[in-house]
Amino acid sequence: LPPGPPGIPVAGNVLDFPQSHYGAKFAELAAKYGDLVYLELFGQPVVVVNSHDAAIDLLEKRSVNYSDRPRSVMSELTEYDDWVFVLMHYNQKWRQHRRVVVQSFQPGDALVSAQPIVTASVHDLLEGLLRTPDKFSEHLGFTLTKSTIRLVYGIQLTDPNDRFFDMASTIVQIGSEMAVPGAFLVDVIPILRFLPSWCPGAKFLRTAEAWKLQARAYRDQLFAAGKAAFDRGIVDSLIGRVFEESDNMPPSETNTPRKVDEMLRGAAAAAYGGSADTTHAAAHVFILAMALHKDVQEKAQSELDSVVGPDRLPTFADRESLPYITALVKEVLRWHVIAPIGVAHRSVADDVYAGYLIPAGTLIVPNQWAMARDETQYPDPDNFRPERFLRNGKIDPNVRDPATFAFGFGRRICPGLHFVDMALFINFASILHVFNIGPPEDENGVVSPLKAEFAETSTNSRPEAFGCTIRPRSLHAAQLVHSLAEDAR
Ligand code: HEM
Repeated sequence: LPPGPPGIPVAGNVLDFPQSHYGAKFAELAAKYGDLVYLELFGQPVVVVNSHDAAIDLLEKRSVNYSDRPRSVMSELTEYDDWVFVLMHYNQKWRQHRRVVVQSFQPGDALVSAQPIVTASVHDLLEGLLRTPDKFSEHLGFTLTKSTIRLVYGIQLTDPNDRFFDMASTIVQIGSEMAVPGAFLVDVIPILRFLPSWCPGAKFLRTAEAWKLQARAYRDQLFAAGKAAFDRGIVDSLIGRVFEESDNMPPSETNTPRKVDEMLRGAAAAAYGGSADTTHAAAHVFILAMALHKDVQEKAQSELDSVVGPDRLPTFADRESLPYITALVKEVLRWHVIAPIGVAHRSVADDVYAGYLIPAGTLIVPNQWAMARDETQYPDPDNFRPERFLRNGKIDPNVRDPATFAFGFGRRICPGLHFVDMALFINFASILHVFNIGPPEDENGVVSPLKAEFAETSTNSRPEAFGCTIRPRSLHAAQLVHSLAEDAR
């Protein structure tokens, strides 16, 4: 077995398993034991993979063996394992769900047709930031959700109080609470699931039932609204594409309207849920980094000024000419990885790697936090420096792209990664073209110090709530946003 701390009888390495800041704490174990660290939790083998090379070797090159997900009794009780394909086992059902999401989020026609939708919501964001800059977090959340719900369901969100707005976050929140290691004893001692629900100690059964009903209701309401949008003629959505495709296919056992509905209900909710908190967190990382690094902001703005000029906003057509903004997107994803320990994979058969046995059924935890801090790739890794990705004014292909680890690995890699790249690009470019972002100020204009602090769970990490100033760069820039908003009305 790979080396690791010795552990205690029965419970194994429960005391070595971090309760927070998983990436950093696993990196400390890696400094002592090496790239692969072996832990056991009540007999469950876990291998933490701390280097990019080992993650690629196992999760990509040997993906046939490493693409399953761990079993979780809580996700069975809430039925998440049945419709949230992030948690599904590696099987035919997972393949079907994943295929429809990939189809709508891969580079090509689907994402090209998404460009005007994403651009329009960014213009609304700019107007929101002009009106109430202190509500930047709400504006960012609304803008990103508005794009995804339109792309997935064809639903047009107009109001942050819309009941659909928070549904994705709630579905994700339930998933994250279930995923906290050790939060539910039933995941360690599965037989507890057979306790009667009134029994003391069986609160988890009542919690699971409530979560199941709530998540299922949201999933179904979103799907019904998406179907209604399709019936009104919105076909360029994820569900619209699948309905059209299945209408054009000969009837078969897997293509009955009931089966298509059943699959789409889950796949669409998984895509909407997968994008909600992650993209919002990445946008916060960007605002925080800009408030802390005026020099980076000025370099980005000088690129925007020379390529885009003062009389229009950036578009996707500018992308090739904006390498610094592209580097900025990469640095945001690297400087603070949103999923520090990714999502665990599970091996299906015994394997030998680098001379070590990795037993069948091992949980493989990729330490993406450590990969982002690999000093051979990213010298001075705590520093926010987009220049690290540039050489002679172009993106340097020799520097590892953070997209090769920040979105996971192999057959399970995040299907939203290309969408994230395009959405972050246009958001960052547009915000910096119009606004200056700075540290917070009190009512007398005195600058308060701003620190980069992050809240981390086992599934994601984001900046702690922070304040900042967001002001238009010029009257002309503000007028540009107002006139676009007028045109849109
Ligand atoms: C900054 C934004 C995002 C980050 C950092 C992120 C990160 C991740 C990671 C680390 C995984 C696990 C991959 C693995 O198991 O190795 C994942 C899976 C997934 N992501 Fe994302 N994601 C983001 C945005 C999105 C978006 C926009 C979508 C919408 C399509 C999405 C949908 C999913 C789904 C459905 C899965 C499950 C894939 C599977 O199990 O086959 N994510 N994501």
